Amino acid sequence: MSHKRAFYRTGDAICDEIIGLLEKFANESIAKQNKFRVGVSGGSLADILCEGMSDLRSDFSKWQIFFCDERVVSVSDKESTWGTFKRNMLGLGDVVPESAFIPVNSSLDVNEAAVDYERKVREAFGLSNPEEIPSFDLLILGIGPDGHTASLFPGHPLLAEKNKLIAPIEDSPKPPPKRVTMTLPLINNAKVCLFGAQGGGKAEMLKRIVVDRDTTLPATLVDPPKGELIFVACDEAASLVEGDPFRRS
Ligand SMILES: O=C1O[C@H](COP(=O)(O)O)[C@@H](O)[C@H](O)[C@H]1O
Repeated sequence: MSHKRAFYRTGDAICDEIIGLLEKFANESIAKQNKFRVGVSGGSLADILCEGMSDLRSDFSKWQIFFCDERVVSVSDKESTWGTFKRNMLGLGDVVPESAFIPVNSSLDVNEAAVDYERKVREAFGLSNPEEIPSFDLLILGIGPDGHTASLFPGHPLLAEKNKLIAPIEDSPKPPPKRVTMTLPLINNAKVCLFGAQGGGKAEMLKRIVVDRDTTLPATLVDPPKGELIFVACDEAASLVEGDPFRRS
């Protein structure tokens, strides 16, 4: 279990809280180490980030934005997470420069795309020792209807991956089937893992993750031993969670 865990309930929407925390962690990292390395997710979280990031105040020249997972499809495909950010955020007042993003090269075969992305991650952290695992300042993660997070799915052999930081997956149960994803060793070495849950559709899974601690669910396996674990949930998503599930009695 991670030492620092927090659960925030936010009323109707999670966007303001997620953006507030993103701004806080970014500006703290920049003050401390003059850079901020964050991983973002697709699906509902990508839409929330695109909506809120223009309100965020930070020195984006110090940001490096990676992808916790990506669907290996053309950038113009609506399933592409990088494509979603490009279409919905870049150009809107040029708040975040395109150069801040480090996208997966989806023109490569899925196996090559994973190797290439792992190289980019290692390069960004200046790690020459292949044994060393980078420590992201923040990973923003979603919760799928089956408890998946990034592209780590229940019962999938990738949950046992120990060596790769970024892995290919060719049989994702949720389409599209070909994806690349951060693995648990990389995710769990982050300084902060922040889950966002918006809407009643997340209620049952959120309870199984934060109350039952159901370890068949990939999202429950995210618990950085040296980092912080934070859940931000709207009232509907948190409707099956009583009080603060992390309060020490
Ligand atoms: O396929 C994916 O699903 C999860 C959850 O998405 P959501 O729309 O149900 O919030 C997402 O976090 C992941 O990045 C994505 O590739």
